[in-house]
Amino acid sequence: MERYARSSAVAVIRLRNPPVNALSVEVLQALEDGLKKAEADPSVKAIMICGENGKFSAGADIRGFSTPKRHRVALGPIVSLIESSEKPVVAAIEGIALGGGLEVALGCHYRLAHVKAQMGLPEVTIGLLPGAEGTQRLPRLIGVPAALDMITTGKHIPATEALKLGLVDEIVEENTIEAAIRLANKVIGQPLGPRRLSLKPVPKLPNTDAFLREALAKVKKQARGFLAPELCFQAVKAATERPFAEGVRRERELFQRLLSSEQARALQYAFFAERAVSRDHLSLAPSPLPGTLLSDVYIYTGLGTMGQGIATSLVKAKIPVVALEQDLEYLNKGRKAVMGLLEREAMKMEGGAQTLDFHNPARLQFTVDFDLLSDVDLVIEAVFEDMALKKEIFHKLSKICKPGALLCTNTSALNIDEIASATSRPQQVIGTHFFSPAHVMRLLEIIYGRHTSPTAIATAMQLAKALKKVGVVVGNCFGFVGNRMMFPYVEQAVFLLEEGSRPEAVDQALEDFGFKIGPFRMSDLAGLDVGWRSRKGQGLTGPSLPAGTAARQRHGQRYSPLPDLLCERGRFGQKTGKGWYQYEKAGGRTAVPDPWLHSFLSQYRDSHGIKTRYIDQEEILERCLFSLINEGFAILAEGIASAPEHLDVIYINGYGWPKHRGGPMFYASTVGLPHVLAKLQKYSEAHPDVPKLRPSAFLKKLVAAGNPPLKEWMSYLSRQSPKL
Ligand SMILES: CCCCCCCCCCCCC[C@H](O)CC(=O)SCCNC(=O)CCNC(=O)[C@H](O)C(C)(C)COP(=O)(O)OP(=O)(O)OC[C@H]1O[C@@H](n2cnc3c(N)ncnc32)[C@H](O)[C@@H]1OP(=O)(O)O
Ligand SMILES: NC(=O)c1ccc[n+]([C@@H]2O[C@H](COP(=O)([O-])OP(=O)(O)OC[C@H]3O[C@@H](n4cnc5c(N)ncnc54)[C@H](O)[C@@H]3O)[C@@H](O)[C@H]2O)c1
Repeated sequence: MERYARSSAVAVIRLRNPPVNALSVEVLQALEDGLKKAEADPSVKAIMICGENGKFSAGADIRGFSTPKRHRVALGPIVSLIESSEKPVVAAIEGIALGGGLEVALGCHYRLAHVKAQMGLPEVTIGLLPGAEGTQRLPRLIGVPAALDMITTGKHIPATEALKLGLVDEIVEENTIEAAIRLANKVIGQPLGPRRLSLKPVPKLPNTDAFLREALAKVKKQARGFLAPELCFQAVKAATERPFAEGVRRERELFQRLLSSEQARALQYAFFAERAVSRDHLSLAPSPLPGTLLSDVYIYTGLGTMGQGIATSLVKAKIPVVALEQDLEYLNKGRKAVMGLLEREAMKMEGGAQTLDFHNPARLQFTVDFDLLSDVDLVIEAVFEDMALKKEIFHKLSKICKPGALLCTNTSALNIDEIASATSRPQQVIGTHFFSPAHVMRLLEIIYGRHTSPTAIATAMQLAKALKKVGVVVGNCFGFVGNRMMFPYVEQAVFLLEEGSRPEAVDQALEDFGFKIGPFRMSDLAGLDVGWRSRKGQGLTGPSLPAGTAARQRHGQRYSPLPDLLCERGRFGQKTGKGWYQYEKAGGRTAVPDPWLHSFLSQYRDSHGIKTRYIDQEEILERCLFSLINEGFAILAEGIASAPEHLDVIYINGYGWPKHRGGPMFYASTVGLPHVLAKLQKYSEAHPDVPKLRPSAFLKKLVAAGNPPLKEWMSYLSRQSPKL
């Protein structure tokens, strides 16, 4: 506790725990001590709580949830202590007030926020619920619908919205602390009863039951096996049904259930994994970084599906863009699409189109003139996935671009070294693999080649940060990390169809597991022709396939021609209205099981002498997921990625892996490596011609070492890439 000024009647309690003033056991103890001291001091007439360094608090220290001493201090009773104070307590909210931080503010009698502050109860995103009486106070303050929305989604809201909701009493543009002191002085002596949220009734709705029924249905639909949102709902519901103290008891019960859940552990692991992955590689940055990423001009080539999203993403980050296409027809098509995307993005933002200023040619220009690239600092190439074309473009870029310019390729699988070989500056060539839609998806897979410099890697990481994406640095191999792990997963999905399953059964199993979309619906969405072109390029199908090649064998391994057969029949997925499913029309979105496909599969099995069998959900999950995980172990052993956390961050942010399962490698650690190994051995014996089911040597080594925790896996490998 300190005084604002020597003779001030306002005691100041400052939450201090850099960088985000997380509420550790020590901070909580200090808060309690400060409150008691202020309460006991007759010269103190009011109290102001604020945070150090312009941040109120990011809430409870998440690391504390997994430490044994966690039960010694509780935040709820401290919030109650604040509220029951006989002296007015004012929260001065700067920067952030999240989770337990906001709950502390809810205990205060008055809340004043800086206009740029953000508030929220994001506990649900780490598998928890607000456990310091927030689920009981917030509905009393802002009503059930708004409270339910904040608590079940975990979204952060800006101060302006908080003011509209009644979450804060006042917002200020200048010095928040001084304004809070003024407010504290003003309210000295005023009655506190009406300011104590625990004493207020929950505002009534015209039809609470119907509202809650609908809200629960919505929460359940979105949660897909994720427990926290539903328990958040139950806690808020308790506020509508019970007196405050009983509601708090219910909140505590539900909080404890979540605290000990595997899902909370997975989400908290994912929270720290994401931050560690970004930190690792940013530390490679030389000081100062080359270029000032936000003010220099960036350009990219190709305004197709990916280029459109990449351009949108750059403009949104206020990075000037020059967009190049091969001819005017493509350029005009691309321009129209980008403008449409930007209009839509601007509508979601405060300030709209003016904020993005994308009609300004200094921010975004379109051209077919390659020479305009001579002065740019960074190029992102996103032309067709064709090695000859990429090499031709990189050769040209190498000649035209200024010496320091970084040359990035958005290839999804091709060899970075081969692309770099077409330039005179391979140290400045790097893969920046965006995910579709590029202005939405958070992942940026950053692939370094043999000659890529640490500066280039650090700059690409900086770019990811500027675009508010998660950059993950990986080594160069076919498909890199994400797609390479995806190949065996998709391969198993198709093999399962050959053996007797249906697309809808496979998709259902994986969607029930928590994937946003199953492999067949995904394939229909992305277009079956994309993979077909790639397989033709690899000589696996099409005219370059040697005559007499067995239909279901390539290079001595099992191969399924099913996707090729669909493409030969013009079934490219949503774009043609038919693929693994049928759609209402070409470009339709609603996948409906297709009787034609079912009978096609039967005929296919008959013609290849395959006996149809029933395949249960367990087998679908094990074969798809464990083959993907197995590839992950091979990737780690080869030094393509530096830790299992990197693979998990890639899968959560780029492939729709359910975050509450922590990513594929974390998931493997939770089911146990011996179990994964035993299943792979079983399936590999049943399918000896499928190499991707053969357990990786690294997995076997870890099992032999006694199934060590994920954090220790990498210590069982001797070789690590010098660049990771
Ligand atoms: C209370 C004592 C502990 C044990 C007692 C258990 C008994 C039960 C008590 C029940 C009480 C329940 C209280 C409450 O309801 C529960 C909670 O409050 S849970 C926490 C809720 N808060 C969040 O989820 C916020 C998470 N953080 C963020 O969203 C972001 O970090 C940010 C705050 C918006 C800042 O974003 P950025 O500026 O981008 O910065 P970084 O994300 O890179 O973060 C910087 C740095 O800070 C670390 N960090 C951030 N938040 C926390 C946190 N809440 N606890 C611990 N550490 C945090 C982050 O990891 C970074 O560090 P690095 O990983 O890089 O070392
Ligand atoms: N589509 C995806 O989901 C996805 C995801 C990640 C990565 N990628 C990769 O991104 C790249 C682009 O894929 P896409 O799906 O956007 O392709 P696309 O076919 O939609 O677009 C490619 C664009 O490149 C343009 N182009 C071709 N030659 C050019 C040249 N010489 N100069 C300038 N522009 C030229 C074409 O006109 C076209 O607009 C590929 O390497 C692909 O593998 C695609």
